[in-house]
Amino acid sequence: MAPPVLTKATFQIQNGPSYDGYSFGAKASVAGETVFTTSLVGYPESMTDPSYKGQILVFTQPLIGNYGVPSGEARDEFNLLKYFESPHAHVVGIVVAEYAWRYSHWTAVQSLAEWCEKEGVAAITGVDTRSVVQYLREQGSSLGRIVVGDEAAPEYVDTMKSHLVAQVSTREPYHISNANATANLALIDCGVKENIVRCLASRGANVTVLPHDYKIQDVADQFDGIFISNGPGNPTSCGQTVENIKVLLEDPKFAHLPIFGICLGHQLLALAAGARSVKMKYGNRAHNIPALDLTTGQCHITSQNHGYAIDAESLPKNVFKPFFVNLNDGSNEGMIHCTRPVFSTQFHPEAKGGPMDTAVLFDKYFENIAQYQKTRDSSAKTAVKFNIPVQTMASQRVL
Ligand SMILES: NC(=O)CC[C@H](N)C(=O)O
Repeated sequence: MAPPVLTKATFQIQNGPSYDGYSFGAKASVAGETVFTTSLVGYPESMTDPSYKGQILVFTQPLIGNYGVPSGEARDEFNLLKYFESPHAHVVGIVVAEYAWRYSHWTAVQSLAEWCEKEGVAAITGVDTRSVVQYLREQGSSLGRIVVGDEAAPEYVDTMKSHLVAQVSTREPYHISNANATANLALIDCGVKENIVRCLASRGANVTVLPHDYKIQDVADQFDGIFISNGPGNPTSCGQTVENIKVLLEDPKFAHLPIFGICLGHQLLALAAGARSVKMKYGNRAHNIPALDLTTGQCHITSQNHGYAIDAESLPKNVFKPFFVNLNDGSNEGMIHCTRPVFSTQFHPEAKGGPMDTAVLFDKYFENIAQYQKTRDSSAKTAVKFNIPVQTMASQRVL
């Protein structure tokens, strides 16, 4: 274990302050939307979460790196990545107050600096991240860049204008099998986190992961439930997915089909129902955000990572009602259909790394699935055909 070779670097915010520090990752200059997370742990999970595609992530936890980085190869019994949320880092850069190069953890196989270098992630240490966050909270999300050494500064780039989901969604359908499966689910992959697939597979599902724009309405009747995943960018750039979901919500033949959406999945479901999304001032990225369940009056602590939100006022009355509300800022945290087994959350019930308070929502989804299976023609239940050419191994996932 050796300290990284430090090169001078600068972190700059467009039309805002500039901070001098030292690069400890890839010796590459990068630009992207700058966002901050107040999570205390989980930097490998956050950095490999496809929802962070193209962003520069500022950590408010002052010491980052002290438990190293686990293996990106290790897989569980479903052939899903054990420690990462996808095979590669999706942030383009990270900003930390103090990089802790001495690391220790039983899962660690490399230092954060080594991993950032391999993954091409720019990393800067020595930045007063408290002042960065004060600036972002006042000015709102801003474009930023990390300039390493004497390299030419890259242009600022507003990644939210790109169709980021198309960059992270699987190109081909693939299949995660559970030998003891009791349900077959289709997952619309907008940039899914591995732990979401694990939460579904471990509760007894075979999961067929489909590209974001796959015509789900053509195959939905082959499945016991539909799941819509998290993902990066502006939900309004996912026009085709929204159109497809609209068919699921409107066609009476899908009236009993269970649907569950998380984060971007929630936003797309809401857009398909005719609601409106808004860009938040600086978003919610943390592991300790209180969300009130409006159906029970219970408050849960939730994990979140989003820059957009659904305007609860725009939810079509008598179709969807708000399910959860954020107790910090009053923003919408989910919705539930008035007559169908359809619900979604803005927060992450799969929450890796934690908290697990709302994992019970996966059980609720599986209750809906069991109910649906009872009402379905039993031949349809047992003779699921998967008329879709699917790869059988999760290792097909390359993004
Ligand atoms: N984690 C997510 O799915 C994020 C959703 C969306 N990209 C947002 O920023 O709001």
